[in-house]
Amino acid sequence: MEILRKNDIIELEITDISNDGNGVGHYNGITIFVPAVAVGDVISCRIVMVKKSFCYGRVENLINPSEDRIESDCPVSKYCGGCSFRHISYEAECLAKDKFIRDSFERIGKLSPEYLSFCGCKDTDLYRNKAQYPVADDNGKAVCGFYARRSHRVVEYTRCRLQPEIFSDIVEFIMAFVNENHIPAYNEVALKGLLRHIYLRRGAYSGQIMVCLVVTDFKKAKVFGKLAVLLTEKFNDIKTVVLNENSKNTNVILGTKMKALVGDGTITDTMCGNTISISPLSFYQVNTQQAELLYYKAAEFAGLTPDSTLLDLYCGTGTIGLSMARQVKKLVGVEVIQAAIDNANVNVKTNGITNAEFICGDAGTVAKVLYERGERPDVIIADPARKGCDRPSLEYMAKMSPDRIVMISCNHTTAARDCAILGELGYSCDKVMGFDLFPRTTSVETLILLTKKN
Ligand SMILES: C[S@@+](CC[C@H](N)C(=O)[O-])C[C@H]1O[C@@H](n2cnc3c(N)ncnc32)[C@H](O)[C@@H]1O
Repeated sequence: MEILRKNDIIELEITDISNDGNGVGHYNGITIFVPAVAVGDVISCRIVMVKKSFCYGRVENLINPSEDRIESDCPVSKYCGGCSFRHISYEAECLAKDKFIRDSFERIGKLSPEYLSFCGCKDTDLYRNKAQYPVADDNGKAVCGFYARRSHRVVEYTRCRLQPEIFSDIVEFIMAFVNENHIPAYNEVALKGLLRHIYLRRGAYSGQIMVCLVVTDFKKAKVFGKLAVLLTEKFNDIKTVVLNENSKNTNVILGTKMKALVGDGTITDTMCGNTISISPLSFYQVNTQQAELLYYKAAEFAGLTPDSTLLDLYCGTGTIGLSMARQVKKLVGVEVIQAAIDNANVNVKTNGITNAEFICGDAGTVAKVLYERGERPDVIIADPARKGCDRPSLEYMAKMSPDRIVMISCNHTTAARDCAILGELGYSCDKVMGFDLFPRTTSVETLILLTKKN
């Protein structure tokens, strides 16, 4: 077998796209991953990194472009780590994402469910209700934008096509204030400076905006009181301005301490007809309209009746359970973040729902408590974070013996693993459907129906 070396140039046909958005080609039995290519491209490829069983390459020359290719409509998509799919048609992107999901269920889960048609998104731009902009020091000037691909170098650019245009105006206003007042940006190498991130949220229906400034030290952040007032004077839709303190040397954006400068630290939005209160620390799907389609389909999978009891594990602010509460006898939600549970308890009252209980705690630990107190839900919804469910959660879900488990996951690889474990615990993986909540990026949501085996 011919061995490839760094800087070798080879002709390569791209035959697939991997989960992380890289194109895949094969050369004499060696797999080669290449960024920013399309299935069907024939390229002249420079080998840039040689690993034991695969290589990384980059396009030296496009010999024969794929029919999936389109012209990127973003001036920074080549450098930004956000969009991996601006150079291919949205149809090709949906096909790739659907294949990611099927591959995970077949290869990792060894499962053969029925695959329902992939649900693409009507709007592929301006769909996000949330943005987090890193702030950095650039030779004494505070700059704000996005991290360059696979790095923590901040590129100054705020006009992201995925986010509402008003976000750029707000960020530019904040950065002008920061530089006029010589507020030091955080330097993550020297571990110095004050302002780390600007984090914005906007209710897709309500239009209400939350501004959250992540700082290293509340005590040094008094100047932001003046900024908060100026922001609300300039932008009518800003309902709350909050500080978040994060003094740790970490990639995690938010710390745990919050301080409201304007408003009560929350905004409200509508999700599936319910009014939802949202705090900075609470999870809330970034693409509201597409999340609604996902949750409505989840309700269909759940097959609820007026006698059903429903357990919503990893419930966040309660959005999913509350969207189904009126169809069931009883709803129990479980979530580990107290701020999200506080929101859920407000949401229950605001929406006049009287049959719901929300519990703050780890899903597995609370599932065990619920099992021991004799709870036997008819349906369990599980919508875990990227790492999926842990073993105790899956075991106690199965022990409670629901007729149906509806899983929602933003990580099809851990979802496939968890469905395989649930298979060992007596559940068959019947239906799988992909939902694109994140056009132009590699992320995708998966909805799964598992039913109790006879
Ligand atoms: C993908 S979000 C889903 C939230 C909610 N279902 C929604 O759609 O808005 C996952 C949620 O799981 C919560 N979470 C993470 N680890 C947890 C754990 N061990 N136990 C309970 N909840 C957890 C997170 O805080 C987050 O709110």
